[in-house]
Amino acid sequence: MKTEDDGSFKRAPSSYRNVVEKGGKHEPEADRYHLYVSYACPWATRTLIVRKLKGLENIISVSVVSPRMGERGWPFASADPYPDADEDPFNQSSHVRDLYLKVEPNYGGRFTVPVLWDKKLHTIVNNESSEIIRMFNTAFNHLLPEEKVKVDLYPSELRAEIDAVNEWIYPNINNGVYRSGFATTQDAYSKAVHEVFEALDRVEEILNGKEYLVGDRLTEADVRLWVTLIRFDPVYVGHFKCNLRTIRDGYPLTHKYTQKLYWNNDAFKSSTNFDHIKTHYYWSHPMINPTRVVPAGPVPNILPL
Ligand SMILES: N[C@@H](CCC(=O)N[C@@H](CS)C(=O)NCC(=O)O)C(=O)O
Repeated sequence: MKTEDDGSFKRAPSSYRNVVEKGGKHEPEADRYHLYVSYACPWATRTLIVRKLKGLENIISVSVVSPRMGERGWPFASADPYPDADEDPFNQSSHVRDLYLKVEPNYGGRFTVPVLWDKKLHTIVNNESSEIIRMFNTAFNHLLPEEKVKVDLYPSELRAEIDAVNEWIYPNINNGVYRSGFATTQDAYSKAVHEVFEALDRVEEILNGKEYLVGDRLTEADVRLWVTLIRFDPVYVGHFKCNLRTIRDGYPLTHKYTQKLYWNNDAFKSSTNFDHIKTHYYWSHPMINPTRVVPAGPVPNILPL
């Protein structure tokens, strides 16, 4: 993890930006694509949630990496056995980096998850979660039952509003917590942490009298926000120093929204593994937590409704 000269953290853009589409290089077909994810990673969790919401479990297979991201990056279970972590069934990689280097031996970017892998062409289609979830939303519809085709997380009439919400939630909340946690100067931290909480205040206002962020239905804007909210009290409050308030004590409406999606919608609950989440963050950033000790609380990780 590198920071800028002023101590602030900037996330590098993703490298693979191809699409699954009819008539394209990557045709939408059953059992052709594989998703490499970490349960710890909020960006990867977006793709897991949308895969479930769209009923793509039998169409797109998944492997989960081990949560302890060390010097060689994300390991598979073959390199670092861990409960609920998998080996790589298609490439027998020991680490996620091996996938990238298999495709491009001189690859110079970051070895990130999620990775959408094409099993037929043996290559990476895309490693940008915001684009992967858009593909999952529509590209495989011809293979799905009517009730799953109808699940539309980016409906045309709400697109402008969804884009507008994503535009400030991404820098100030999703990536804002990282900007707070990875800052290496007081100024960079102060700026980032206040931006996180101002944006959370704004979310709390939006949820006043409303069930979802945009319109009156679940959209990708909710998926994108929620992956950060569910990690907030267990990890970001402590590890990333986002401790002006907790969600459970400081944001009653946002808290209820987080709980309801977790407890009432299995796509959210089954994509969440608090052990992987907590172990990953507290173990993988020794510059922030050199002892790698994982704290016990909060208990519980998410309160019952
Ligand atoms: N823009 C990417 C970001 C993915 C990302 O940063 N993933 C992190 C884990 S949360 C990662 O794999 N980091 C490994 C590294 O930077 O070496 C996306 O949204 O898909």
